[in-house]
Amino acid sequence: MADKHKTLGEYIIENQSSFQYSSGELSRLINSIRLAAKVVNHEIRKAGLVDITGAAGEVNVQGEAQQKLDVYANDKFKETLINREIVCGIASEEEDDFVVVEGANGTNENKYVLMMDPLDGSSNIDVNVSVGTIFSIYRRVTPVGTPVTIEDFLQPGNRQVAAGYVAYGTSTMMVFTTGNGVNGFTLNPAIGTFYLSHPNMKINETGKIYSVSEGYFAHFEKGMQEFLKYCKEEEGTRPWTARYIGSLVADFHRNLLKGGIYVYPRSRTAPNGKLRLLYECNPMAFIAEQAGGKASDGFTRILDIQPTELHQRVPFYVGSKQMVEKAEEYMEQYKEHTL
Ligand SMILES: O=P(O)(O)OC[C@H]1O[C@](O)(COP(=O)(O)O)[C@@H](O)[C@@H]1O
Ligand SMILES: [Mg+2]
Ligand SMILES: [Mg+2]
Repeated sequence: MADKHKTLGEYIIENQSSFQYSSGELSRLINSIRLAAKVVNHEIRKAGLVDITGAAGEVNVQGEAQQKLDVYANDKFKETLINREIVCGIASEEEDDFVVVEGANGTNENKYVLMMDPLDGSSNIDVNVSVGTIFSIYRRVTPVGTPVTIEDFLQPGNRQVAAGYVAYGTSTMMVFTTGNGVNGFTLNPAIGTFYLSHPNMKINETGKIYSVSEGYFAHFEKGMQEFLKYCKEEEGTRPWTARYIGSLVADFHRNLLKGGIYVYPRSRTAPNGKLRLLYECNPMAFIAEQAGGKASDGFTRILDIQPTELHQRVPFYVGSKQMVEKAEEYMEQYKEHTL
């Protein structure tokens, strides 16, 4: 059967045996994410018509004003996972602390924890620009049947068993990896089914697009400033094209398809950068590497960073291998010039 006719459900059944520790649990978990994504997609498509835009009136643990869709997406994903008792713990950008999922009989025999950014690109919700959802799945390290602890969440990214995102853009796509390459599925909204539209996605070794919020240029480290100058020089394939949507999922997805680099560096105003290691950088880094790309904090491979806090932030350099390596070269060259 040609790939494009294959549904996400069929793909999961066919590939279940290639999933690490496959027992059907991870398949059911990915299926639950698919379901929650469709529910959230349905609401996003009505943004502007129904009372789902604007601030929710609360401030989350990041100190950011929660948008109504942040809260809605967080609730829908949590609900879908908890109702199906498919994980033993959840961590989310919108939750101060991790959520222990107890089964109906008070224990939980599941072996996976999920970390998520339920709605990525919140600043773009009200202006009809693409947003996303990001997820990362780990096998717990504490004994099955006991309540999860922080240890189960503070695992380095190289221990992820699966990661992915949903892009709510001109079409809705679910892109994920279980450690055997990256596949993209597009939702046919008429029948509510995801189809394998982008099998075995690979990112080009290099590209011509750079995605950085340059407004903070004066606040960047010298290495980053010099890299940006390099991007704009008249030489070879440069100057590269500046593209910045302001939604990590959308900027990453475009660069995955076309080649490019996305950077959210540290700066005087954001000494650790802005993006969260556990549910933004680790999952996107896993996908980037599985597609042949690279991801670091300018110096260290993202997936090798040992997390110390649930909501910790790290500088993020991700995309085409040669472009990330060029940025790292500049960071190394000017590492004495700190903030
Ligand atoms: O507005 P800035 O500082 O450029 O930040 C934009 C970045 O922040 C984010 O919106 C952070 O994600 P959330 O919207 O999930 O908080 C990224 O999607 C995006 O790349
Ligand atoms: Mg985000
Ligand atoms: Mg978010």
